[in-house]
Amino acid sequence: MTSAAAESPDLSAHTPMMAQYLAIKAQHPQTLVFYRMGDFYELFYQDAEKAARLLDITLTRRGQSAGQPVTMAGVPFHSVETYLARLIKLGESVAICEQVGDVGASKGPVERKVVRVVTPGTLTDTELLNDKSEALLLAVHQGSRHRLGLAWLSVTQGALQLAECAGDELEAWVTRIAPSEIVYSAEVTPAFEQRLKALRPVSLTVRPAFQFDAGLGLRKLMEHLNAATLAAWGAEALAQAHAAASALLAYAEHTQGRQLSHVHDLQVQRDDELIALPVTTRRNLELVQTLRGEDSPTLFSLLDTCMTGMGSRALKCWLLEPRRDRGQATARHDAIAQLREQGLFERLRERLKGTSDIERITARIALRQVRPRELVGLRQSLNKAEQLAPTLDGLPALLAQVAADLVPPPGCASLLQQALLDEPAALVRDGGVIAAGFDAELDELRAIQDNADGFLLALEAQERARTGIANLRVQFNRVHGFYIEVSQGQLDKVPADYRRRQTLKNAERFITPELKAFEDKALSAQERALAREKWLYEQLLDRLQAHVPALARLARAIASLDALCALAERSLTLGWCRPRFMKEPGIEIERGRHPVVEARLAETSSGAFIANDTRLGPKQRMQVITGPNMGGKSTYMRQVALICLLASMGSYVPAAACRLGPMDAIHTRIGAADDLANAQSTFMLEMTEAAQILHAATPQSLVLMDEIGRGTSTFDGLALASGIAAHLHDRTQAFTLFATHYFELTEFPARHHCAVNMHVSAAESGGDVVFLHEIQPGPASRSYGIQVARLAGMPAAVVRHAGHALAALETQQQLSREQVDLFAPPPEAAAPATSAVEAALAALDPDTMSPREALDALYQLKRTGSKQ
Ligand SMILES: Nc1ncnc2c1ncn2[C@@H]1O[C@H](COP(=O)(O)OP(=O)(O)OP(=O)(O)O)[C@@H](O)[C@H]1O
Repeated sequence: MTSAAAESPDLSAHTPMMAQYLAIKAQHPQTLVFYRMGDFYELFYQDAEKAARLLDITLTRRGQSAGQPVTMAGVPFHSVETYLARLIKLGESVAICEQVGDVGASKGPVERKVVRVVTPGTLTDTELLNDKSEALLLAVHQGSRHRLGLAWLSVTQGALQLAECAGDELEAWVTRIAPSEIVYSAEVTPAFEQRLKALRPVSLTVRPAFQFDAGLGLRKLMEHLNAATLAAWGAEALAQAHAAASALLAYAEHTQGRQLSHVHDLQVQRDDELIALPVTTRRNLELVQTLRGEDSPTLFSLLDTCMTGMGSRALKCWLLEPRRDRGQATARHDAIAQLREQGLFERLRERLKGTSDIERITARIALRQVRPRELVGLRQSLNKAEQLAPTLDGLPALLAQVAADLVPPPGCASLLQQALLDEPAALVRDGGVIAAGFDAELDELRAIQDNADGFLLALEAQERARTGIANLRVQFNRVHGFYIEVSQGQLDKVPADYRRRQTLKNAERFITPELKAFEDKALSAQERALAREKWLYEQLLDRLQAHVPALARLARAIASLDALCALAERSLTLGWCRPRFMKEPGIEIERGRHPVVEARLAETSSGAFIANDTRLGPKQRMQVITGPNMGGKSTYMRQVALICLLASMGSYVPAAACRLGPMDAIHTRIGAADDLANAQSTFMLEMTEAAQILHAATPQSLVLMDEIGRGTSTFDGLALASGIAAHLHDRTQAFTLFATHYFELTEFPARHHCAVNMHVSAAESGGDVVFLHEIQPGPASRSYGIQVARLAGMPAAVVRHAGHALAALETQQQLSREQVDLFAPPPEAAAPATSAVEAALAALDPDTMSPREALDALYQLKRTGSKQ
């Protein structure tokens, strides 16, 4: 609070309006309060200063309250969405405070109330949301015995997720969930809070500790699921997660200003159910973002040809959360196979075109925030959905399930059809939303307005006939309302029931009881019609609530169908094949390609992508890959990982054939830029990531190691690389692709029977290197570094110099070559010698000693110790 407010906590010193504002602000201390005044939302004091800075809007000082000028800044209400979007992007939250009372209904300022709080994790406004990604809210509870409870949801989806994990897994879970906002208790330990703060750029919100209540959480969950136990969801014994859920729901309800009646779905996530894709893997494989932080070109941008936002969001979720159990992926492969038959997916996609975001509209119905035009979109989409289902008739498994859920809730479309105009106004407030024929009273009120002209003409004719005044006129103006005008010369004919309203120079204006009655009706008709429309709209929302669960189910079915159709389309357009899963461990790929590099080559007409085979199994778990820079090592390794991931999410894959065994994680260590923000050097980061992989990988993991050790001196790097390779081969036994520039490592397979040498081929032509991009057995013969440098435009003098230096180095190395056994196991660490005191101590048996003997022994020990 500013000095003005802080110095005068007594609100009575303030103007009534500022007192009202300060009382509201006190309830939202951490949130910017947008206080509605006419056509503006105003911010005051510190909020105004902050908003002026963040939004670059003008800060002014107006009037005085409690003896101090009031600092304020405002944004016009009609463009509030733009400002909200900017603030939310900056991680701010905004409490929207509207006028809820009638102007002039009471003395003092109009009654105002915070109707909702817009926060990064609880967005529901279509304008503020990216239609291809969810805004997720996560609550974290620091429980006992180093356990954490997690609960998260997307308010626009209404599906709650719970998990519990060990304290040190926080970062991994947060990365996977990728929330926009995290809620945590005011009573977490300072160290824990520091860890949360390090999870930038997620927005953090502190909530009172009492809201993290396991008992309350359990009750709330059971209420939402309408169940007496959570056993069916496998969620009954997750007390820490229940505590997180309690705070999550309380906060989400607080922001929406109402209960989340649409949250009916619960899922418990266990990290041993998913194939782990650590943050480094997501980044290195450019799954949803390029290394530069852009949305395209990525694997997701290549895959996502969905027709709806719902489909895109589902597809992204499939991509980032592949399951270890192959059942779901196999069902998707079956569905894609069926959709590819006779172009079924094309017909379906044609029908999906233009479908509204039923998922988000449904959430907005439940939260009573839905706008008339969204409901019209919903009605049209329900009609479309009805046409989708018959196309899927008779198909087994996953598609049959989708078809069963594609049924729109009975009566919903017709209710919307009857209730709403085809092209309603944007806001109910403006009227022009409810269709004719839906409500007799509204029709009558509208008829009064529409028929006013006819009525006036009829009245005019009637009065002319009655009075015999031929030029009598019935008219209306804003100031005087309705009147009958008679010119001066005709005044003697005016009947007795005419009452004078106004005298003009040449005429008199009158009103009659009949006209007065009409005037009252007509003037209030418009106001009453508006009020009636608002009321009818609320009634409509009430009636729609019953359809929310069925609509949510329908939305999920459309999302799945859309995502499956996109995968079918991609598989045909890009020439992908159906992968097969096998029980035995292994990765077998025939003519595999990197989908994104291949697409880029096609786009830029830079030649064809060279397909390569991969064969890893229990007897051949590691490939040591050498070859020139630019040869295609990184591309090859990434393509293997991408193919495994695509298969596991349920997609076809860019290969001629593919067979995959069980898989629990994809780990990658690929050169990245310095993480300056976290003050980690390139080498430190490299070693940290490598260490994490060595700890986490198992025989069912795929590990990509690209040029490990290059961040330090040659000897250090080589020594570390050989140690890491040996660990992965002997202990971890993960499927490993190990690309390196250290030629010494090509000797590794000779001593490690599950490793093989592979190299990317290149040929020399007239002193230049030509990359063939083919992966072939055996080690590379040379590295062509200097030729690559020449291709890169290095000055000729430098290239000459380097060539000369290289020749000298090679000669020297041959002369002094002394065989170093890089892979010999290190000698056992020498056992520390026992000291004389320790030896004497070991000889004592306290149980058999008298107190006197014990004291003597103690003195003896002291003497021995002091001699050492
Ligand atoms: N199989 C392929 N077919 C066609 N072009 C390829 C293939 N593999 C790689 N390329 C092309 O070669 C370029 C370099 O590939 P990549 O980055 O994988 O090389 P690298 O061996 O890892 O190089 P460095 O060791 O310098 O990191 C790619 O950007 C791509 O354009």
